[in-house]
Amino acid sequence: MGDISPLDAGTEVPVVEFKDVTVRYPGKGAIRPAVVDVNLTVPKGRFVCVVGPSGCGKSTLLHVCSGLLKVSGGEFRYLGKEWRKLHPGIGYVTQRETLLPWKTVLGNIALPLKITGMPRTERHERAADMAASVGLGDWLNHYPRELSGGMRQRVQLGRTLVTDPTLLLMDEPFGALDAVLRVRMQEFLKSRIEGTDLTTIFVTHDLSEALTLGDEVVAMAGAPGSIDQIDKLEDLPRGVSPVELRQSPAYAVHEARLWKTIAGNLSEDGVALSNPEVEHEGDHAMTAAAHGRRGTS
Ligand SMILES: Nc1ncnc2c1ncn2[C@@H]1O[C@H](COP(=O)(O)OP(=O)(O)OP(=O)(O)O)[C@@H](O)[C@H]1O
Repeated sequence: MGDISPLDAGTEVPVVEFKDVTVRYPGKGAIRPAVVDVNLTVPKGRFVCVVGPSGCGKSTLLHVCSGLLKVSGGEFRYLGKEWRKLHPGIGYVTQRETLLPWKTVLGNIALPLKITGMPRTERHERAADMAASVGLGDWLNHYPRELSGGMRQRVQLGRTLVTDPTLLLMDEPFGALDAVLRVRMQEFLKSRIEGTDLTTIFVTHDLSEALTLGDEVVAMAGAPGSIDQIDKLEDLPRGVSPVELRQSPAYAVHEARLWKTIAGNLSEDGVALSNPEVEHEGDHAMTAAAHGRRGTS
């Protein structure tokens, strides 16, 4: 299983480590595990995109990273430790809009600082700086209803980044945006994160988004899900426009390989193919198929 570890993590403690992880949701309804046999190491500063069909467990991995959900088999470490509570230093952005409509841009971005008890003047200064850095410096006193979808998503991003997270978890954050806005937000996110040591795990259904943003793409498959393939993107040109990136030969190779993996693991309904080989009984459930088909690029 060591062969699927995507990275040379060096001597620094990885931010995230999954080792032979199985996750089973609590409750009687959850008959089979959501994910099995997950191995993944994410070092500091890495941008990892996770793709895969609906139901294969992408969001489940993010819940584990945040500490919301505990593993039922194997081992999960955040910053080198197993934690009993929610993990500190997590920023979580989802597709769902969670801005408070009665608060301004400034008030929304300052909210997490208010919760930590930061004095008003200091939190407003920090929130105003953050608003400027997400391109909303002239919109401090506006309310969410007065903003476009992309601007509202930037407020959400600002509200997350203002806490200076160690690990940024993003679950289809741009899924509700139109195609043009989506590309703009990808460029924006990249420019905001590049050069920092923020570690990011970004779930998306969109392969081009994954290839544009990620240092590597993790493809999940099956239900219960497991990691099917990890594509490192070191050979992609960086610092070029998305259009140039998509015209590069290396991009086409990665896209074709990932597409083949994902399409080969879809049911006719477009969801993850169920994996009959999983042993439902134990928490160390493994899939023979998963072992056979896994690999790194
Ligand atoms: N709260 C829950 N209780 C029980 N089972 C759950 C719960 N949340 C998710 N599951 C199950 O876990 C499996 C993985 O779900 P998850 O949401 O992680 O998949 P996903 O790949 O993120 O899907 P999508 O792309 O549709 O968001 C699915 O079979 C789902 O039904």
